[in-house]
Amino acid sequence: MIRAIVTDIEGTTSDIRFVHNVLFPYARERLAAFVTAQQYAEPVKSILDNLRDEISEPNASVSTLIDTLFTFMDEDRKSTALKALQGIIWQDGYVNGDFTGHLYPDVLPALEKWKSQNIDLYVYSSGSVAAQKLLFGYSDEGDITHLFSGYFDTHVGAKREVQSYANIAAQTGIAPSQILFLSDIHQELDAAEQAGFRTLQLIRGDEDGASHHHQIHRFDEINPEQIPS
Ligand SMILES: CSCCC(=O)C(=O)COP(=O)(O)O
Ligand SMILES: [Mg+2]
Repeated sequence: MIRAIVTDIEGTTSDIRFVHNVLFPYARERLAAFVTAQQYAEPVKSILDNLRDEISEPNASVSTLIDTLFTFMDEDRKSTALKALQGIIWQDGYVNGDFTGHLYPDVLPALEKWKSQNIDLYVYSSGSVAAQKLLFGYSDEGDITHLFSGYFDTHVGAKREVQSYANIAAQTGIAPSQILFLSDIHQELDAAEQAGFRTLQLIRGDEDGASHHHQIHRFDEINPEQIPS
């Protein structure tokens, strides 16, 4: 029996093009000025210290850190510090109505149906928890954050590491075998599966021939009572 569903965002609930063509450029254009202006104020001051820890350069200047952040953006590095800064910068874009969080049309009806079936819903993304709440709080379909029981980001670990899913299961108090993880990336699903989760792969774009996970194209193909093994 599935008691909880944990969903990825990019490529799963939301179009990868929204993240890469709207969110990432918005943050990139503002990041240097934002970090320079906010470097002595919290939370940016602590985030920059966390970035110094990430790169093992305790004395790195702000200029070096900004260069590092641009390299990380070029590499799409899932750095916890970069993700925290992006999430703060995106807030203005959502609040000012520059964009809304993309949701595939099949997502909201399915989430509402599963919630009505007493299945707890969680999010796990490399984007910060604050960024996740913004995307679902200012989504194409309005504020849908009431549907989620919790949010997880890289503070529980990276998405391709088995321990991250063990941490999520421990924090929800639900056995891994009763949690279904939805993602478009088979390496993330591999890690979840090794932690004992059930898995389904969303194929929103290109096929993935290297995956052994059951593949679907839309959330309305998912019946939590009949998850293929
Ligand atoms: C919270 S929306 C932005 C997502 C993001 O920053 C990202 O890097 C995508 O990560 P995901 O784990 O959702 O593939
Ligand atoms: Mg994804």
